[in-house]
Amino acid sequence: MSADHHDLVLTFLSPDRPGILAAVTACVFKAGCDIRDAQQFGDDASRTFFVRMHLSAPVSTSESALSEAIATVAGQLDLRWSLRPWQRKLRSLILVSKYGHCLNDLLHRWRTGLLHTDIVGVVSNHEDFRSLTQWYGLPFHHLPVTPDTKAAQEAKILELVESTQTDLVVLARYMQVLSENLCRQLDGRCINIHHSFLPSFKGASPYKRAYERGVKLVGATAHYVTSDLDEGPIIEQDVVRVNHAMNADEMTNLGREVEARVLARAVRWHVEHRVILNAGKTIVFQ
Ligand SMILES: Nc1nc2c(c(=O)[nH]1)N[C@@H](CN(C=O)c1ccc(C(=O)N[C@@H](CCC(=O)O)C(=O)O)cc1)CN2
Repeated sequence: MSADHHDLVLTFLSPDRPGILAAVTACVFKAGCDIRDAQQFGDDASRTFFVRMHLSAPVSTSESALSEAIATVAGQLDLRWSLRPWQRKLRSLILVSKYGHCLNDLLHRWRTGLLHTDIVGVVSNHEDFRSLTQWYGLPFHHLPVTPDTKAAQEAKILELVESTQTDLVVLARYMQVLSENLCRQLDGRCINIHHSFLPSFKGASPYKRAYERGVKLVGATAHYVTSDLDEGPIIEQDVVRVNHAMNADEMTNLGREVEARVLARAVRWHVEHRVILNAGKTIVFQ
């Protein structure tokens, strides 16, 4: 971004037919914009066309003026679109329980400028990561929970999401199943890291069960959270080789490295507006 230009990300989807990209590029060109990066995908199954464009606009072309121009074309082409100024970072709230490897990784990437987001705080049902969070100069919210206090605790989480204007909730090994109501409130803006290569080993203790099964690969899956446990749209996955000589703890230690990098990639892609939901799955313009 230069002093006389500002960057924006345009994403849109539409019924798939020829001429959409030509019309939109002509529109942004007429508005004085330069296309820094563009990616597109036509989904035959849903006959839908998906696009992400990184635009550089002169300061003389305001966000609202560009929005107006795109809205005209969008009306003609039946586009569902969104235009986001790059420097308006999404605000992220991280939830964690007892395992801190994903939280630690996210905080380090954020502090070193590798994550294009503003972290507004950390929430936990345990006290373990108060000092780490405060070391990074971030608010720590201890919200303990039991089956009897779940609704009240979730109400406090929602209050925090609203009061901090959180755009994205990250479950960085937060080991509580979110209620249907909370999932609905956070639909499409809550990412979880599951410590297995889904759909294998859903639910609890995936590494112990992987060890007992004698697998040769273990992995992790980052997905959007839905009320169906471990069933949300997958954003990113990765694996690591294991072998007969490893016990469940060794597999767990290897798996945690995979969890941290998979969650960090998924969060980065989400906050850079690279992920579009499509029929229970995702399109990721990496
Ligand atoms: N609605 C959803 N909530 C959560 C999901 C999800 O996919 N949908 N993912 C989990 C994370 N997770 C697996 O990735 C997971 C976490 C916890 C449990 C579980 O059974 N928890 C017990 C309590 C355990 C405890 O207190 O230590 C429970 O909630 O009763 C299963 C899977 C995050 N939430």
